[in-house]
Amino acid sequence: MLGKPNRAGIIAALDTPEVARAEGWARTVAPHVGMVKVGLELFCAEGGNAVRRVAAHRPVFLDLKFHDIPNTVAGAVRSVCALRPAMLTLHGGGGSTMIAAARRAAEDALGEARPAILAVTVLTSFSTEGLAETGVNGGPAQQVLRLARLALDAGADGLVCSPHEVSRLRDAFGDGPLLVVPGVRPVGAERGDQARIATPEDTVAAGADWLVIGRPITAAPDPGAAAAAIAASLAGR
Ligand SMILES: O=C(O)c1cc(=O)[nH]c(=O)n1[C@@H]1O[C@H](COP(=O)(O)O)[C@@H](O)[C@H]1O
Repeated sequence: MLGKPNRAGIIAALDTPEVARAEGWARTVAPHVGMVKVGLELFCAEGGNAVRRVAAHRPVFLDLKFHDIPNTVAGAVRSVCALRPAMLTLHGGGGSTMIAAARRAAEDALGEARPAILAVTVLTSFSTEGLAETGVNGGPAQQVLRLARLALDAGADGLVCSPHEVSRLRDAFGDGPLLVVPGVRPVGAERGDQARIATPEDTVAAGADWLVIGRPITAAPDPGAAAAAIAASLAGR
């Protein structure tokens, strides 16, 4: 399994249905990022082919956010292990039995070469009000901590959370868990549909291992230059 990075790194989210475009982005940003992310948009359009193509440039974070009964998620994990992703996601809300089944499936498939299993806590697009609409009261921070404990106890290697919860998770769980953090916006970048955001510098200062950054890179006129500028802003941190 991929270890923790020595310094916080960038993961470029390749959100497009076109594999040629995704591969072009991967090639351009590769000198400035540690990983590339294949998510639902690209995987639903291109499947494993997309993973194989972009993996030629950087290790792949396969973000399909599994959330189903334990047997089905275990089967999905076995299937995607054939693609050798460095990390994969499932929803913490799927519960401890599901998470433990995913971890076992990854170990059975690849042993020590297995992907890191990351539990998504509360999506970064949720505000307190949006979360309450789903029946979860008390705000994102409380729910993130609850799901984090459940997921780590069940065998997850790390968590996906917003920049707002990073320092609280470090206080609660120490340096061990991988913290992978989307909702990152350089000063002046469009927020888009993200609710809980912070700058790359503040997110790293809070204790993130990986920053997941999509549109601030891929919607820029020059994605390579945008990735380079973010990487430069983090140099020495
Ligand atoms: O699991 C994720 O990566 C994820 C979790 C989450 O809570 N919020 C979130 O934005 N993401 C992903 O992170 C990326 C963020 O993209 P941008 O908002 O364009 O920077 C997208 O690919 C999302 O699917």
